Amino acid sequence: MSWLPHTVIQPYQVLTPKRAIVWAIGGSDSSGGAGIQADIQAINGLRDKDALGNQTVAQACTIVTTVTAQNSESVSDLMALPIDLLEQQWLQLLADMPPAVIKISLLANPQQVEWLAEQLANWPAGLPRPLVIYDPVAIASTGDALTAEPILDAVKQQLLRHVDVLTPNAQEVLAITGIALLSSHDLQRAFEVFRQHGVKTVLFKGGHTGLLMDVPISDDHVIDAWTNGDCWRYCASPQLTTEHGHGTGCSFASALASGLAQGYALEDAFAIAHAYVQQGLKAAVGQGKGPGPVAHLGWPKRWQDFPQTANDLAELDAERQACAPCELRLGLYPVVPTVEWLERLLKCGIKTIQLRAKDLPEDQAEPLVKQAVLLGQQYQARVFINDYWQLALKHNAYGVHLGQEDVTDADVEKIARSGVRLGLSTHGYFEMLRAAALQPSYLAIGHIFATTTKDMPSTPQGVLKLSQQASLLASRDIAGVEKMPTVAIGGIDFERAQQVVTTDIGSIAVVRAFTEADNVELAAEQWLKLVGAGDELGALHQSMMLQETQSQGG
Ligand SMILES: Cc1ncc(COP(=O)(O)OP(=O)(O)O)c(N)n1
Ligand SMILES: Cc1ncsc1CCOP(=O)(O)O
Ligand SMILES: [Mg+2]
Repeated sequence: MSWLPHTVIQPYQVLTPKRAIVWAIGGSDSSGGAGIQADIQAINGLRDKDALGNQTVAQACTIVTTVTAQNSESVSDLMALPIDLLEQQWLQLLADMPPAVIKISLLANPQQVEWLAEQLANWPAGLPRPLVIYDPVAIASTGDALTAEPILDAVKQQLLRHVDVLTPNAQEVLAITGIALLSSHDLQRAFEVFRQHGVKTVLFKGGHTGLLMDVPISDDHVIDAWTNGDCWRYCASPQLTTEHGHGTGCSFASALASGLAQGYALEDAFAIAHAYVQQGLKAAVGQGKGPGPVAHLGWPKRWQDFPQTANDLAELDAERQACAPCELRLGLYPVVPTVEWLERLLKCGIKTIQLRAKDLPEDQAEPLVKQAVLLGQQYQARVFINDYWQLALKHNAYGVHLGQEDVTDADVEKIARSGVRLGLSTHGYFEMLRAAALQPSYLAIGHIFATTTKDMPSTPQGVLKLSQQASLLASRDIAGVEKMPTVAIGGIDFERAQQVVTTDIGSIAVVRAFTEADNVELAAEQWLKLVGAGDELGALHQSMMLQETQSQGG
């Protein structure tokens, strides 16, 4: 039986656990650029620390299957290690350092494949089952065969059923399924074949894919694609022209393993691993006569190294108009259920606020939206309307806030054309990158801590992940795009807010901090002192609001 029997692995799931140990099972590359040597560098190197000292880090352990003699030009020899030595490595680690993730790469003969399949099938009942990633290394980038004997039959019949995430490139897809990846339809067909062998999810690496004929941007972009059979996730980046890419596949799968072991949701670990390889390829240099290795530069932090992410290939090509901008720092941002709350807090000097009156029929929502817009004009404040985007446009609200699911139904182009600002919710790296492509006015990052205000399908992100994403968004101007205002939301009380303000975040949104406050006016004063009211509203916007208020006799 494989990990998570009978369940579909969801892209937003955090799949792993308490300890961030990754076992890398594969071959030694004497040239140091690929194999176990690359695995260790990527797994251990993908680490980060925030201003408060919160750390994200993983530990690589290794089970060496094969020793290869290679340099940057060729593989001259290899030796498969005997099964009892593999077994000793396995038992030593199992006794002391059980893994969160097992990342498998080079297996040199059918005996090794069978042995490994048996270990996975008989995983000790008392230990949490690790997530299994298999990078089906078949052919070295130098073109020389890496296996001592053909292993494909054993892989198909015995190993694939234990695999949670398979990471093949196009050559490996062809070798295992017989399908050449020429269009997105072929990705789907190949997945079906893998699924028949028992693989749970597949992450197709686009590096060697070349053209998907029905996807125009695949002309000059690398597109990696993941699926669980129910849905797809894509990461796309401009194709790089470098001759140095030895170890790219190993490093990608190992960075993915490292991210998963550190508690990043699958789709987030996917985007981070993609960025890790992009930054490494940009810095790769040759040391020998042939192609040099991908560089290992630690946690990716530059906007330009991160992919455009999408849930649908059509999203990757879309031309988009940017939404109207709002100030970079939105400051304290209460999210309130009624117009009465809105007015009470505006009187306290709050300048960014949201009306979140959930699930009302349109005829009940409309008068509330109207009043909220008027109050915003009266108090010269940024009033966002949650959910009712059509009403927000009809009554010319300052802004509207939408969730991930809402974006599918809402007409984002129309919102952009209207000049009404748009805030979008996100719950991790992948969603944040996808939402940023829509060019909203701000991005909300949540939920940061556990909250009772709303049932959340995702896991609290914590301060470190918030800090990483806020800093990444703040790095956008270096990449030639405008900085994006950011908002942190979810479970933030006054004490936790002290941690949140140490990040690059421009605003803190809160519900219970006010709706459950003993003394609302005092709370507003203290919060405003800590977070501020945000940047001054743009002069043009202020005068427009004033004119409207005067013409309405306000
Ligand atoms: C500032 C801010 N961030 C996130 C949310 C959540 O919005 P959404 O995901 O649409 O969920 P609901 O609020 O509609 O339940 C928000 N409202 N404001
Ligand atoms: C609406 C919403 N979206 C993400 S978390 C959240 C609720 C935040 O409420 P609180 O500040 O009371 O935890
Ligand atoms: Mg909503």
